[in-house]
Amino acid sequence: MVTVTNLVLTSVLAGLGLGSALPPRIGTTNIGHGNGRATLNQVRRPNYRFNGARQVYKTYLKYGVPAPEELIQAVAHTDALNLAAAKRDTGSAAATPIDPRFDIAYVTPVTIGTPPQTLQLDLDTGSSDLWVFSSHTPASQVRGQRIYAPDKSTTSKLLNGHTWSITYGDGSGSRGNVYTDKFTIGGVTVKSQAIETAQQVSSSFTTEDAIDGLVGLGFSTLNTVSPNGQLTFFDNAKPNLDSPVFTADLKYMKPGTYDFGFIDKTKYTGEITYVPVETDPGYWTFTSSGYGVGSGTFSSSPITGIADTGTSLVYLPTAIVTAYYRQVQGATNSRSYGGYVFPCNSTLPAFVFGVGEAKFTIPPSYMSYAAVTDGSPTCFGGLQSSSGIGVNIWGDVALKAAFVVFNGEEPPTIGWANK
Ligand SMILES: CSc1ccc(CNCCO)cc1
Repeated sequence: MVTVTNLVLTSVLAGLGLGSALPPRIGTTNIGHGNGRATLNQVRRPNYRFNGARQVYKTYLKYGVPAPEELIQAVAHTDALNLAAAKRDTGSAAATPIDPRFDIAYVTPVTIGTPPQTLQLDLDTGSSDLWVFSSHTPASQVRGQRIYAPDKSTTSKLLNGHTWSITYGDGSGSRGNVYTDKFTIGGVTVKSQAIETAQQVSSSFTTEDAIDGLVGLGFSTLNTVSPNGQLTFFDNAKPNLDSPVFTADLKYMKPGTYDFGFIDKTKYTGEITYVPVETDPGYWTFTSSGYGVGSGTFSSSPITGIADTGTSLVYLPTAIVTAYYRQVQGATNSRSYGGYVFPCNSTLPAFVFGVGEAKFTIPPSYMSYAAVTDGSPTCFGGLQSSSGIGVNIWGDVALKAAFVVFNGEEPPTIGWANK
């Protein structure tokens, strides 16, 4: 057995970045008893990542056996993987329906600033502005919402001369000025996120007291901040995420989750079907492979639309919508109620849509969205026509029937799985 002096060994190991062979440093955890005796307590190294190849390498060195080249390569390869993996974030946050009777929207707790201010925001893949009710919002327009007060945060910075203004598909809107501050969702933090503070909100936001603002998760090209557009939370967080993804697991009349940086295999069954995303102009636009009404034949016709967590219903071409409501006793397209309605006690078929070879079924319970007014015997459909909108929208009624992966790799894709 060949012995190698400590000095040579140390220099060889150090040269290979394999750490020192010297005993642990005398630190606060070790005790000198003053009588020539000392106690060395072992300490756990934070973020230590095991490197099996290195253990083998050390054994070769210990017995003075030259290590083969491929072993040295394996040590370096594993170190590189460990280094790359060391800096990754993941997070998970609840998505809770704002109304227990029907899923008009889902809110997620976020914290902003120092000390942290908690708001409940609507994560919206159909837009790309992160805006909040704030100390700048006129009191007459605030009705129970929680607000972000930048002046109460030691880490807020005004983004001088920048403003924003947004109008949504449903006619609601808001506008204001911009700060940057620390922003966290589900344990994933962006140190300097553009926070758009509302100086004006439309009446529908004022009356929606459970929503304190939105987190746009569309592509940053849609951001309305001027003169310089700002990045979304996802674009800012992405470089530090374990994987450049976020997932939506929305549920029917109960809380679901948004996950960032990882794909939770316990949240879906079977395989995830990924399809391409068209990022122009900035929505998660994908093409569905077709649809079916109830147990009827599946029509393999491409349907291009956007995956929009911030829209409650599904909006598809009129031909598909009429094919569906033809199967519903007493259904009409009501001008007064602004869409397809039917007697709440009607028997509804399921609605099936395809993504690639996969099929997703929206159950009848999701397709009866809500009574047109409290206690009315007339119900509003979860499927409506997109003819007046100009884009097909796969909103929450469809999203909550699946586990959806918003994959921010280049090029982006979207994945759908049953659950
Ligand atoms: C008034 S509650 C409300 C919630 C979300 C939004 C944004 N999404 C709509 C279409 O993307 C608008 C209004």
